[in-house]
Amino acid sequence: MSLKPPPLKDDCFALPPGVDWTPVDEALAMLRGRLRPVVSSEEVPLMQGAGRVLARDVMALRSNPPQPNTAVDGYGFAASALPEGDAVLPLVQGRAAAGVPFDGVVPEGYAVRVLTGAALPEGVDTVVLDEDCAVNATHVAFRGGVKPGANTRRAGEDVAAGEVALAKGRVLTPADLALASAVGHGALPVYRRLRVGVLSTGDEIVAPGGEAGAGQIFDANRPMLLGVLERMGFEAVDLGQVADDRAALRACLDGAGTDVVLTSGGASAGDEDHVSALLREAGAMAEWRIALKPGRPLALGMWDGMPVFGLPGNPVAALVCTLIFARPALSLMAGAGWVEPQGFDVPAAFSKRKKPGRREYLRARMRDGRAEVFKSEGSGRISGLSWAEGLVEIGDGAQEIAPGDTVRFIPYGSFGL
Ligand SMILES: Nc1nc2c(c(=O)[nH]1)N[C@H]1C(S)=C(S)[C@@H](COP(=O)(O)OP(=O)(O)OC[C@H]3O[C@@H](n4cnc5c(N)ncnc54)[C@H](O)[C@@H]3O)O[C@H]1N2
Ligand code: MOO
Repeated sequence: MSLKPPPLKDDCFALPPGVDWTPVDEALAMLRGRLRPVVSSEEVPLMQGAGRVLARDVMALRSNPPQPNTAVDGYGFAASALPEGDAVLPLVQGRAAAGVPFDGVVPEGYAVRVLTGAALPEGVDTVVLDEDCAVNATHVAFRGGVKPGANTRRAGEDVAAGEVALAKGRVLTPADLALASAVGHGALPVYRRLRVGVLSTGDEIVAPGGEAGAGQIFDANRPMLLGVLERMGFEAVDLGQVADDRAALRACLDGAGTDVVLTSGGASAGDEDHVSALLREAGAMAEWRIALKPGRPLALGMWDGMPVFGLPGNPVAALVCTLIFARPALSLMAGAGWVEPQGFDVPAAFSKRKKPGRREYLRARMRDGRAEVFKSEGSGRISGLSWAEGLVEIGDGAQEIAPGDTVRFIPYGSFGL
């Protein structure tokens, strides 16, 4: 028998005969269509709401501002009683300060001392700035031309009572907490945080800081993925590591107690790729070969109703798959809906020629208004992930990029990092 070798391609992205690669957008659409929110809701004190997902629309219980008030320190009066040209108005006794309103009515033709944030006293609809005034014990004088309503804020001009201030599904930012408090809330309805387990697989993996023998490597993926999930607002659960052993892997998934698990390593179809083999056994939702670099093998399965993302072991591929696939999926499961990262079209500071048929993500950062990319595309070069401040996305078609050409830069921040 003669064993005939196939032609040498030395390109692990070359399409094996008869194998269809799933384009990134198609894989994303499938994922989006198959997952559902899985979290119940609860109420948290507003002060602890940052990063949580709103479980209901939040209505304004009160307007912001709640009453008409002055935006500056100065003097208030009724614009209708101003003379033509320069004004010299008699002052009433007393003043209006934030939280300490003026007690009384300001008669037409009079002015009253007002401080920033004070409710406008009855009879006042316009304020002139301190800096524009000359004042003595009894009068205030200022030039003509002050516009009616100047330097005042209308009640509800920001948000009116009864309006939706924050919509269900929103991931609460610090600014959202300011708004929710301003419109009268002290507690907020949020979803329970999605519990996401992180598991590293492989005989060669040693826990950070452990004893590594020859041929062993320290676990880079687990600390990275746990950190990524925390930053994204999920409850990250450290499931540790398991060797390339199907029974151990099975036991770990059985005992995970999480809503979803991210594993890394063993995702492709090699002799020791137990994650994909086990998920296949369990009736994998899909075992994908994605037209993506880096991050081609992605095993997706349901383990007793719990989605498992079998990420590739190479750390760069593991992170790219997490940002591109796991993040929108987890966001949907967490009640925040499907999310797409905001990218920016910027000039390239690099050259690159790319083959058609796959999407590529390059480790990148912005310098002097241009996107520069890491010196190597090696999928195990962790230092490049650390060097980078985002990714450059290069579309599925063939491309020849020269310095100055427009490319799409997605900062890590756009992925919630
Ligand atoms: N003959 C082929 N070999 C490979 C192909 C291919 O098409 N043909 N694809 C390559 C690509 S692309 C990737 S990505 C990897 C995917 O492999 P697995 O997901 O099965 O992962 P492993 O083989 O277990 O590990 C790959 C690599 O990553 C290291 N690793 C794993 N876990 C960690 C961790 N927690 N921290 C740091 N590094 C980790 C592992 O030691 C390997 O070096 O397959 C290629 N091979
Ligand atoms: O794409 Mo592998 O997924 O290069 O590291």
